[in-house]
Amino acid sequence: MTAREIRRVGVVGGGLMGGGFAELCALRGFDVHVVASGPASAARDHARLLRSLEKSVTKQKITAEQAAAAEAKVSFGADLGELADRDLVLEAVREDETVKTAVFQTLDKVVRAETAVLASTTSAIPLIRLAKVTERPGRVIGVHFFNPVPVLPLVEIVPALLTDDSTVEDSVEFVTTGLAKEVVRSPDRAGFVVNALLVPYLLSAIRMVESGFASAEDVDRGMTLGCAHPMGPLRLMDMIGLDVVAAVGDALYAEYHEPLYAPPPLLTRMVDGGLLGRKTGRGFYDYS
Ligand SMILES: CCCCCCCC(=O)CC(=O)SCCNC(=O)CCNC(=O)[C@H](O)C(C)(C)COP(=O)(O)OP(=O)(O)OC[C@H]1O[C@@H](n2cnc3c(N)ncnc32)[C@H](O)[C@@H]1OP(=O)(O)O
Ligand SMILES: NC(=O)C1=CN([C@@H]2O[C@H](COP(=O)(O)OP(=O)(O)OC[C@H]3O[C@@H](n4cnc5c(N)ncnc54)[C@H](O)[C@@H]3O)[C@@H](O)[C@H]2O)C=CC1
Repeated sequence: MTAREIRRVGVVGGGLMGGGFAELCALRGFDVHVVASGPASAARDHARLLRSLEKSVTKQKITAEQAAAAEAKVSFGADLGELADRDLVLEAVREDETVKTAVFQTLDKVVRAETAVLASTTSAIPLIRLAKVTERPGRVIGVHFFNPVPVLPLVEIVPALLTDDSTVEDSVEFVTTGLAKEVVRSPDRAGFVVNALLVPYLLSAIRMVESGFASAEDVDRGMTLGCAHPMGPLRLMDMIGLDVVAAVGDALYAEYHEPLYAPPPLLTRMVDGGLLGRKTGRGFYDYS
């Protein structure tokens, strides 16, 4: 069986991941519609996409014509009903199971084609729980991108227990041929392959800072200069968003009961205090 063609793509949530995905799809020539949580968010997401395309033109990564063509491919709205004609929808709202299941229930009602792929870029929520709130669990799958989406080449493909083989095939074809990314397949276990390894490392870095063992700067210098990582763990978490880091740590701890996955108190307090990293201007570092 050959993969079904995906031409019209939908995105729910135009934040860090959804926005990056929309930009990538548009640059690769797909028709993209992004649904935000409200009109004000949609306007912000649209403005961010334009800034990002402009930056790519200034850096001579793309031409002004390519940026204009990509811009013309993307539209923004605030109603999930606008995704009715999509061949694939990527859910990229915040890492909260209640919010995500509500989105999947609505997508199941509004996305017309029974053959459309309903995908989530969740980092750690079991895909089976999102699949089970729909009437078409066979078409639900995890398509987990890495941040920044336009830059990092990996996508984890995560079929749930009830995902059809054709859904896996369609998703792999879209990601590899359509978006020119590399795929790693993972079972539906919290953290998949990469985060199951990354989370203990990142949370251990917080514990080092929390206990006074080393400063954030020294931990980051150690890993960039000593291990050639592109950025240290504290700066990376500021980029990911500390709310996402805490939610993913919680999900892994709930699944495995392994203390290395448990969010340290400093992380929880920072999230309580709105110190979420780059997106709020302050995390382990100050961005104001
Ligand atoms: C408990 C933990 C739980 C975690 C759970 C949530 C997380 C997940 O589920 C999965 C994840 O995504 S984990 C995070 C994975 N990401 C990384 O590890 C990023 C590591 N850092 C980097 O790759 C570079 O520092 C980076 C590319 C960011 C920046 O590179 P540089 O420092 O060299 O800076 P630039 O020279 O400005 O950029 C290099 C090239 O990348 C382009 N770029 C950067 N940011 C971009 C963005 N946001 N969108 C589009 N393009 C972007 C930049 O333009 C440049 O390209 P060239 O000009 O062609 O070189
Ligand atoms: N931040 C990261 O580095 C990575 C995050 N992820 C996953 O991607 C997902 C999104 O994360 P981020 O982009 O970081 O979050 P974010 O907070 O940057 O973006 C979430 C967006 O969804 C919007 N939103 C919330 N509820 C909505 C609704 N009901 N309808 C429409 N839009 C809604 C918010 O307004 C926001 O713009 C999460 O599941 C996260 O685990 C996956 C890989 C990396």
